[in-house]
Amino acid sequence: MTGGQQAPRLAVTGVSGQVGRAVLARARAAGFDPLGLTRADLDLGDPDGIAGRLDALRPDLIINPAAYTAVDRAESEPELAFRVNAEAPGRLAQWCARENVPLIHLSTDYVFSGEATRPYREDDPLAPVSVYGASKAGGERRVLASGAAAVIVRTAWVYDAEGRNFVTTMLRLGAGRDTLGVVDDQRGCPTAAPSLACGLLSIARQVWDAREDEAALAPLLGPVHLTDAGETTWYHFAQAIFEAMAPAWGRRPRVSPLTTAQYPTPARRPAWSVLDLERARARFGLVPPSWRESLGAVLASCVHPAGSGGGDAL
Ligand SMILES: NC(=O)C1=CN([C@@H]2O[C@H](COP(=O)(O)OP(=O)(O)OC[C@H]3O[C@@H](n4cnc5c(N)ncnc54)[C@H](OP(=O)(O)O)[C@@H]3O)[C@@H](O)[C@H]2O)C=CC1
Ligand SMILES: Cc1cn([C@H]2C[C@H](O)[C@@H](COP(=O)(O)OP(=O)(O)O[C@H]3O[C@@H](C)C(=O)[C@@H](O)[C@H]3O)O2)c(=O)[nH]c1=O
Ligand SMILES: [Mg+2]
Repeated sequence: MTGGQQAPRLAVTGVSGQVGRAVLARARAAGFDPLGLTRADLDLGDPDGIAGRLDALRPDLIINPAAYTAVDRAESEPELAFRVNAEAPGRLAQWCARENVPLIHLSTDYVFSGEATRPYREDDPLAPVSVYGASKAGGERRVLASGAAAVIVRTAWVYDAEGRNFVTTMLRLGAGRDTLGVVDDQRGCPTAAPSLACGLLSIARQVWDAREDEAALAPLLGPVHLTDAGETTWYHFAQAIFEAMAPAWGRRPRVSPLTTAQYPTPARRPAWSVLDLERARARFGLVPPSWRESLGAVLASCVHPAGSGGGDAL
């Protein structure tokens, strides 16, 4: 490092997941000394063990994307979902408060009911309609109550070229079928893990730089919404995925629009979960790319993976 400054030691949880992996991959370039944590390093299923693990790991700041994210399965495993998504972040945040370690915690559009008719703002009331959403709302409340210097970043509809997400699901289903039905009455904003990761690291840097100046730090803390820009439905998102893949595939699966009632799932999902991005711009100077631009970049990396020499990988 120049100027004798040590890079701050940034712990990133959930690095086998899409957001944790994307953050870890960019952390060094963002000026941090990254410490990627898996479940084996820090098990959120064991809240009592968290403080002891963190005492040993001694991070300077933490980004916490690790979570129980199986929305439908959570309906039948509420206890585990609440332990991982509510109780564990609470303990993590209490440790951060005690040690004066800044925390960037991830949350979701699913904390809202979906009954709004304009983009959700950070201070709108939480009214989750699923166990997953309720468990994440519980995590938010505990993080806020801990007194830690915490930013709660609510994002939505996250995907990447790998991992378990709507895009990889569509690529798998679309490769084997000529038609599929996708819901057209849930509106939100798809968010690529790489663009989200850049935003998270920028937030982490700004919080770190302000850490010793209460007047600069306080206005940065609390909830902030960060997705890619624009809005769509799952149906139109699926259409965009297949449109982008058509040249490589030489075919395009047909997508039919469904109502939520025609595609029953164990968990209810918000009908509207577009998030207002004004606070992210005003507080952190973040101006996310449009979801279509991000989707193009992610799908290009599927067709031409790094190191493939640009050949026809699919
Ligand atoms: N995916 C999405 O669409 C959205 C996600 N979010 C939020 O963003 C964050 C990141 O999500 P994303 O990266 O997509 O999620 P993934 O499902 O891709 O990854 C979840 C990560 O959490 C880890 N994890 C799960 N249970 C535990 C546990 N008991 N102890 C330690 N680690 C655990 C997983 O590890 P392992 O591999 O061992 O299971 C994995 O690394 C989450 O907080 C999520 O709630 C918000 C909005 C949308
Ligand atoms: C696979 C499939 C899904 N669907 C519907 C079901 C659902 O309403 C919608 C999206 O399905 P998924 O299961 O991929 O998405 P889901 O798991 O609900 O995604 C959510 O994950 C959590 C972690 C979040 O925090 C949210 O922001 C959101 O991204 O698409 C179809 O209509 N047809 C299909 O063939
Ligand atoms: Mg899912």
